[in-house]
Amino acid sequence: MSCEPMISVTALSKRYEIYDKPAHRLWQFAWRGRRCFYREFWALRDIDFAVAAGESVGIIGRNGAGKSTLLQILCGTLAPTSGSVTVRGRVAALLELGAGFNPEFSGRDNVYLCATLYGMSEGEIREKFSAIAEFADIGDFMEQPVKTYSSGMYVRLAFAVIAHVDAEILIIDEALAVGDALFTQKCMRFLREFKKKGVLFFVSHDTTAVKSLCERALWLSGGQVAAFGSAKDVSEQYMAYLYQSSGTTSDCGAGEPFALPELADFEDARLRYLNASNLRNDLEVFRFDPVQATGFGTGKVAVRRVLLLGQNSEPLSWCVGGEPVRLRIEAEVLESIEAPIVGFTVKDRLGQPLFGDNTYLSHRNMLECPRSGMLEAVFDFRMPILMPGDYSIAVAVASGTQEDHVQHQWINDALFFRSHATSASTGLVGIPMRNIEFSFK
Ligand SMILES: Nc1ncnc2c1ncn2[C@@H]1O[C@H](COP(=O)(O)OP(=O)(O)OP(=O)(O)O)[C@@H](O)[C@H]1O
Repeated sequence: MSCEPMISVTALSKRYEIYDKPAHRLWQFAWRGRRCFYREFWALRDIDFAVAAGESVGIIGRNGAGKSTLLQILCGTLAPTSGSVTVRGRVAALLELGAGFNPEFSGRDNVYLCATLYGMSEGEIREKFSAIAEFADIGDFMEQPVKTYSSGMYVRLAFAVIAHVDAEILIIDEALAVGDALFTQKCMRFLREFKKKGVLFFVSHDTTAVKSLCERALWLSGGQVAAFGSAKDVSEQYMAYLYQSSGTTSDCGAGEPFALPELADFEDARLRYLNASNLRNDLEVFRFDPVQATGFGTGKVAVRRVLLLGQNSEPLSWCVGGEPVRLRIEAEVLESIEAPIVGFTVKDRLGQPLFGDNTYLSHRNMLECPRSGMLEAVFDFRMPILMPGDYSIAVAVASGTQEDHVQHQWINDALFFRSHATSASTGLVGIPMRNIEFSFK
C-alpha cells in the first residue's frame, strides 16, 4: 500500500469579498478592478495538514472558525484563493441537508442522480439500490418526491447513498447526521466500520463525540490551525480554551481519615430539590421491538423481551436518573447451550459504551440449558444520571467466559431511552451524590 497521504493541504487560504451594499458588487464589476468596493475577509489562512488512509479526523472550532469552508474545499465544491489541496480517493460528504437532491424527483430517482454524481455507473447503482433502500428504511417514501420528506428522511436517504458509493474519504457534519436514535446508532456503526480503512472527517462541536470517533483532531480558530494532533489532546486544549481556565491548582493532601459509611442504599441528597425542578433527569423509555432488532449470533437463543422495570417490577415508560431500576432480559433457548451468560451495555448516541454488566461473575457455570426453555436475567441497579440525548441498550446471550465466549444472540439496540434534562454537570454519566459538604472557614 502506498504511504502517500490521502489528503494533503498546503498553505491553503480562502478569502471572501464582503460587500456592504448589493450595488457595490455591481460597481466592482463595472470598474473592472480599477477601484475596490469590498472588504476582504480571510475565512482560512495558511492551513497545512496531511491525513493518511485509515485516519479519522475530528474538526472542531467555534462558530465561524472556518470548518465548513475547509470541508467544502476538500469536497471540491468551493475553490481556494491560494494554496493547494491534493485528494487521493473518492470523496462523499454529508454537509448540507438535501445537497445534490432534486426536490421534485422521487427518492429513487435522487439515489440514481446522486450516486451518478459520485461516479457510479447505472449498473452499479441498480445492484446496490436495495441495500441503499434498506439502509435508508423510509418505506414507500422512496417513491415520493423528496420535497415531501421530513428532514430526518432527507438525512436517512443522503446517508444511505454516501454509505454505498464506495467512498475512500467521508466528510460528515454531525449536526446533520441526526435521525432518530435507531438510525443514528446505525450510522455510527457504519462510520466505526468505515474508518478502519477509509479517511473520515467528522465536524462536531461536541469534543466527546470527536474523541469517541476520531484518533486525530484539527482545531480551527479564526481560520487558522490552532492545533492538530491526537483527538484527546486537542479536545482538551480546546475545552481549556473555551473555559479560559485561569484557576490555580493546589496539592490535594490526604486530609482527615475518611470513615466509610455503612453499605446501605441511599438517596441523592438533592433529590427533593431536583424532583421539584426542571433539572430532574427524566428518561423516556421506548419499548423493545424484536422485529426491528438487528444483531448477530449462532441463533441458538432468541431474545424475546427486554424490559426496564421499577422497584415493584412494573414496566417503566419513564424513569429518573439516580433512582433504582431493574433490567429484565428474557430469552428463549432454542437449542441446548452450555454456561450461558446474559449481559447488557448502555451506549450513548455515538454507540460509545457507558456502562454494562453480565451474569458471569455472579453465576459462572452455575446454569446449564440442555433443552429448549426460557432464560431470564434481572439486573438491579441505580440508573446513572444521563446527559440530555439518546441512549440505547445492547443485550446479549453468550456461552463461555467473559474473555472467551460465543455469542448466541447479540442485539445492537434492544431498548432506547431519551434523557430530557439533567442535573449532572460534567462527564458521560452522573452518579447520585449521597451527600455534598461545602463550607467556608
Ligand atoms: N459566502 C461567504 N461570504 C462571506 N463570508 C463567508 C461566506 N461563507 C462563510 N463566510 C464567513 O467565513 C467564516 C467561516 O465560516 P464557516 O461557515 O466556514 O465557519 P464554521 O466554522 O463552519 O462555523 P459554524 O460552526 O457556525 O458552522 C465565517 O466568519 C463566515 O461568516
